[in-house]
Amino acid sequence: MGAGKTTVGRLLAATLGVTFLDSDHAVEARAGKPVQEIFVDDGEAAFRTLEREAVAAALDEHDGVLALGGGAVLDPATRALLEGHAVVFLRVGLSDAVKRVGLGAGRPLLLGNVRARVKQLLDERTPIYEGLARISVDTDGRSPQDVAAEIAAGLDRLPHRTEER
Ligand SMILES: Nc1ncnc2c1ncn2[C@@H]1O[C@H](COP(=O)(O)OP(=O)(O)O)[C@@H](O)[C@H]1O
Ligand SMILES: O=C(O)C1=C[C@@H](OP(=O)(O)O)[C@@H](O)[C@H](O)C1
Ligand SMILES: [Mg+2]
Repeated sequence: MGAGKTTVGRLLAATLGVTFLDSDHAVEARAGKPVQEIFVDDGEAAFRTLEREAVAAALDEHDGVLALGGGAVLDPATRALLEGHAVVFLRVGLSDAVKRVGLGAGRPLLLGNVRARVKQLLDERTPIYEGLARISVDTDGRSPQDVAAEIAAGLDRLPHRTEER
């Protein structure tokens, strides 16, 4: 959360001339309500089920850039589906992440003490993100445009890019 996946993903898709999809938006379309309302009305487990289905469908049907919600890769089935894809990890430090998410509006997992929650999530998840990524980009103090440009250059250097997409 606050790494810039949604923002940078959209810019990257425009740079590459491909379509953009965000898993949170796909979940919202399925549920007919915002992520925050799904958490409140139905609970996190219901959100994760919708997320797993939305990511699986997107990986099957969508051919452009897919931005994931930060918790999507906690699901082992989702991690397995991502194998062979050009997964990009946007690295963000605690300080920049907290600045970017502000009070955490629209991000239910940050309710309460935003800084403590962001720290906990970064600590728990960073090893998973590092394990999945084919490309890692530091985002602290950098503009989304700069980050998107570095990813585009990194994709160009990946071997067998078209076959493995
Ligand atoms: N590199 C960046 N530098 C500064 N602000 C950023 C950067 N990337 C994203 N942001 C801002 O941070 C907030 C969260 O970005 P978002 O793309 O929603 O992140 P994520 O999808 O990873 O949670 C947005 O307000 C966005 O404009
Ligand atoms: O980290 C998480 O578990 C979540 C991240 C959010 O997406 P972003 O990472 O795009 O903010 C969204 O999927 C939901 O609030 C849960
Ligand atoms: Mg996002």
